[in-house]
Amino acid sequence: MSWLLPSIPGWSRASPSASLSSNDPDDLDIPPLFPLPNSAQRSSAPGSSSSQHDAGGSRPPAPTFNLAPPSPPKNTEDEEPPSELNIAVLPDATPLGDMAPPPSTTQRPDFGIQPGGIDVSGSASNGDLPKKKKRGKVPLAPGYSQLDWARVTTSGRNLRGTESFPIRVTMDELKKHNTKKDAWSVFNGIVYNITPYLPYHPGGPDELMRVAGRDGTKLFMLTHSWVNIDHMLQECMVGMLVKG
Ligand code: HEM
Repeated sequence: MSWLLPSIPGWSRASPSASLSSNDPDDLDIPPLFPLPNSAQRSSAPGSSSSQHDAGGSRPPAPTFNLAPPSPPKNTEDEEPPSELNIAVLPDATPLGDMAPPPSTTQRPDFGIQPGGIDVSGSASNGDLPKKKKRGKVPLAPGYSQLDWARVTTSGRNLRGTESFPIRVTMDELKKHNTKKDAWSVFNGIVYNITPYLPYHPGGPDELMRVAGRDGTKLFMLTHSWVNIDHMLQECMVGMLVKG
């Protein structure tokens, strides 16, 4: 690190407490000036002048921490009457004088995008949101709640319907299991016997039967990706889908 030292003006090992108020040009721990010496804030602050900051490369005076300059005294005679547009009128001399006023926020702009990111431009001229698709929950028969299903899965019953486990299932084999009494489906490459779960499915057995004998991953993910299928159908697992 010693090779760095010559490039740092005012290097010394002064104590931190001394540095807080020190004007010692050799003090390392002086915090950076805020505002920076060449900032607009500093140059516009009252009493600022380049003569205060020695241009010869020596350290400027310690900051005073008087960040906000006092407001200039109000001269009510020179004041412009309030604008009828109810927007701030900037004096010509300010750097923002040519900028257009911001759009009014009293009326909501109609960009066609509604909360939730649904694009209704062209579809709903009256600003109404499109009707949300009705949830497809079906009333289940008594004794077929999710709690009842949890009981079934922990009862020790063979819910797989196969003698060995796990087995390798080809697509041709999978296709054969497409009836309510014998329904297999694939989710994320794993084959499940979905027959035992049919009467417990909150979306109804018919919805579930749509994936019988085929890969149901896409439909499942589109319907309720948050459902933990691995856990729910753990005991119904038959095996893996294989090519062939
Ligand atoms: C075997 C795999 C599946 C399991 C374990 C399963 C499980 C569930 C569960 C736990 C719910 C209740 C979700 C909730 O209330 O948030 C549900 C609802 C539903 N499921 Fe499934 N499901 C499966 C496959 C499918 C498939 C393939 C479809 C086909 C479209 C489907 C359609 C539905 C529908 C329409 C609902 C009602 C959605 C709602 O309440 O908004 N499910 N399913």
